[in-house]
Amino acid sequence: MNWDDTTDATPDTERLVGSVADREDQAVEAALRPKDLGEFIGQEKVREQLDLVLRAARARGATADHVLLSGAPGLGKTTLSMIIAAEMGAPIRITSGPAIQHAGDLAAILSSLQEGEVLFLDEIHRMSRPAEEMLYMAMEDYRVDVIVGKGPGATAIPLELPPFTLVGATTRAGLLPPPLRDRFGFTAHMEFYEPAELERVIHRSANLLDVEIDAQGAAEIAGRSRGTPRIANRLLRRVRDYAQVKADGHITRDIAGVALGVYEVDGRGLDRLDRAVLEALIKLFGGGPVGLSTLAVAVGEERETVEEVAEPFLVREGLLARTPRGRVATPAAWAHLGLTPPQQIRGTSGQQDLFRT
Ligand SMILES: Nc1ncnc2c1ncn2[C@@H]1O[C@H](COP(=O)(O)OP(=O)(O)OP(=O)(O)O)[C@@H](O)[C@H]1O
Repeated sequence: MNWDDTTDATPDTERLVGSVADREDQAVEAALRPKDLGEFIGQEKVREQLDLVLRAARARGATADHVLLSGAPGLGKTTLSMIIAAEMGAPIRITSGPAIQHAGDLAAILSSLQEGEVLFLDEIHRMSRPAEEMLYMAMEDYRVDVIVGKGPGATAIPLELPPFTLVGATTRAGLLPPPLRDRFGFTAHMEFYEPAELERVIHRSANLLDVEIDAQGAAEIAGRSRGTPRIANRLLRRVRDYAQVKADGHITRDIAGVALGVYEVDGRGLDRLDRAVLEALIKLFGGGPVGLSTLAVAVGEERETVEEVAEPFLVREGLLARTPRGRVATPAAWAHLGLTPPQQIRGTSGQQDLFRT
């Protein structure tokens, strides 16, 4: 397997509850990845459909159709691509959109693939335009035109490729141009995981890491993992450290709760930044509406950090609403901070007025 490492350090990678892989995640994740579809937890529909696609291809002795996986970071797209290769008995090559800036970069990868190989292209929406156009032909006809020379003297040399399976992954399927989207035979959207599924992920990982954990301990970590297996595994490792240093190594509900309190991850998975945003919104601006820039200044962060790092989870959790007049804390946000919202936010008519979009 080849791995082009293109992971950028973003504000998200510095957070314990960030969903993008940090260096430590990259080092340990290989050991924790499920190896086949049977081991892969949750995503029932995706698993069932993919199982059919792969079985049918195997029965025909053919290369599997191209697969597009969409969903937030850390939900298992890389893991599934490796499972696809394993189920097809094929090798896998891993790269990403930002690593392919020139069509020539892509031609070099495609021309070195073996027959039936799986090419995993992470962040496929971030590929350059010329590379994307080369990919259309490669996906459809297993052929690329390599341009030799420059200007009027340039010539296109056709190059046959062996049949391969492209597995594209994206956090934003809507950003893919339709001609690219249409060339995938199977598209799957990965959802956030239910707490019960994350508990299974945690028990499985604890087993592999040789960590003792009881059912309540796993439930406590699952409830703070923001629907994301990567975060569940990371929180498990931090709780394990605490249990080893401060107790007998066994993880219970109390140990998990206290350990994650030390790391400022609260019962619902919010961290210091998330709570700072809600607190500023409520305590300084009476719950809003307030403009994003003002809110960012109030918490001492960049506008982009508040918008891209903190807000998506707060919106998903129903704690913050984006309205045309600005950001608004919902009644659930007041309750989460142990505060009582004023009457006009609690009352249905006032609430409807605030949240009208
Ligand atoms: N369904 C699952 N069952 C068990 N573990 C899982 C599952 N999905 C993901 N994981 C675990 O979560 C970690 C992150 O998964 P993975 O790297 O596949 O996510 P990803 O969606 O590819 O993220 P990114 O978009 O950042 O590349 C892996 O170590 C894997 O062990």
